[in-house]
Amino acid sequence: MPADVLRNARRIVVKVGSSLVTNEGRGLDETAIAQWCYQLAALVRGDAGAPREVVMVSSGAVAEGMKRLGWNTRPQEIHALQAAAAVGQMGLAQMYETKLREQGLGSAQVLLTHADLADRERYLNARSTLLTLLRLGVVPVINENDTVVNDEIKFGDNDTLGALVANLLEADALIILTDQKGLYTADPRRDPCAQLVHEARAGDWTLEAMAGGAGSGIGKGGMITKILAAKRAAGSGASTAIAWGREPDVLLRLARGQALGTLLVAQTQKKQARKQWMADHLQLRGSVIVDAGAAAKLRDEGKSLLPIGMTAVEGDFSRGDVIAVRDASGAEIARGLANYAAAEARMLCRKPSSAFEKLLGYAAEPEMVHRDNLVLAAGSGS
Ligand SMILES: Nc1ncnc2c1ncn2[C@@H]1O[C@H](COP(=O)(O)OP(=O)(O)O)[C@@H](O)[C@H]1O
Ligand SMILES: N[C@@H](CCC(=O)OP(=O)(O)O)C(=O)O
Repeated sequence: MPADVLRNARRIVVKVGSSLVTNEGRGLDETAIAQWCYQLAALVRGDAGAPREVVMVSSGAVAEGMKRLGWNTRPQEIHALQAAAAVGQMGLAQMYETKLREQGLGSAQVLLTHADLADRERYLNARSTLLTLLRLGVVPVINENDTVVNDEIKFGDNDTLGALVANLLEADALIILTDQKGLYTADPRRDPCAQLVHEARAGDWTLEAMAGGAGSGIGKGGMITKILAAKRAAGSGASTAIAWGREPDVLLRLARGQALGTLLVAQTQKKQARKQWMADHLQLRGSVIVDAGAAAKLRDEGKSLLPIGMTAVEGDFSRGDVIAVRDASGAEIARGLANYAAAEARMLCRKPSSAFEKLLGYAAEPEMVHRDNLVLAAGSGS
């Protein structure tokens, strides 16, 4: 069954590390990037089973920037690293844009910080934008926004970012491509007897003892960040594969269910994981009261909550906060993330989405709570 994890994955986040992207710091590896873009296009077209949605998380900005600035050694000064990232990111974006376009795919640059994803409003905005890009058939190419943060550039790694993106989009799988064949029982650069781990449970603490730091001097995280990323991705139900980025057709073969590299299998189902996440992380900030028709749509048909079915709004909440959805008697039907703040929600009660733009001065989501962000209360349906 583990092989099915990738074969059945419909939404896949692929992360590639700096050492691969920049050929160990020698400069953007055009052939390798072209190869991944070819495979991404094949995945989108459905050449490896059902069509997939793909998101690319690519490192390499600092390494490429250093090359372009003629620096041979990684500077200590944080602002110099940030400057290098800003220079290098131009090259990265340009290269992915060109190679994806050659495959007939549109691309979009998205720069994110961990703080963006911890802030509920920005979290929802990032999620809506990325989902819109996927609906448009455009491949988001994501990196850290190194200009505005410096903790990540110092310690950071894009493995964590890959996992956060997998959480954000509830991806089915995270594929981390690196310069080794997968996770070994010890760092293979140091221990020639190290054995490849083919499969394990994501979050298995014994894996952490196997991982050493980065081996290349170009990448930052090493294996430990990949193992922790797999654990984090499993929190929203995504399994992680760690594989060698230069393995021929690596993405296609993984997506066909071939055993390559290391598979770290998530133990929780996506739906269950989402419920847990909402229960653990978020406090209730308010409620909306809905009529019987809306209650039935939520309970029986698994639909989103539209403002037309809302009769009242209680409390003071912001976009991205968790609210309860209650029926006229006050019984809780569901909880979910509000797309609109309380003041706006009050204006939208009983209104069709065609009226939103006039009322608010802008047009956003037609739903008050999207069904993907909604968890039914126990005894209220599926
Ligand atoms: N147990 C392990 N198995 C495989 N690689 C390991 C292990 N422990 C440490 N490493 C090192 O991690 C490196 C990959 O991490 P890193 O250099 O950060 O790559 P990337 O840029 O792909 O994120 C490998 O080159 C290897 O030397
Ligand atoms: N965001 C930065 C640093 C990321 C980084 O070193 O990550 P990785 O190579 O994945 O361990 C960059 O693009 O250079």
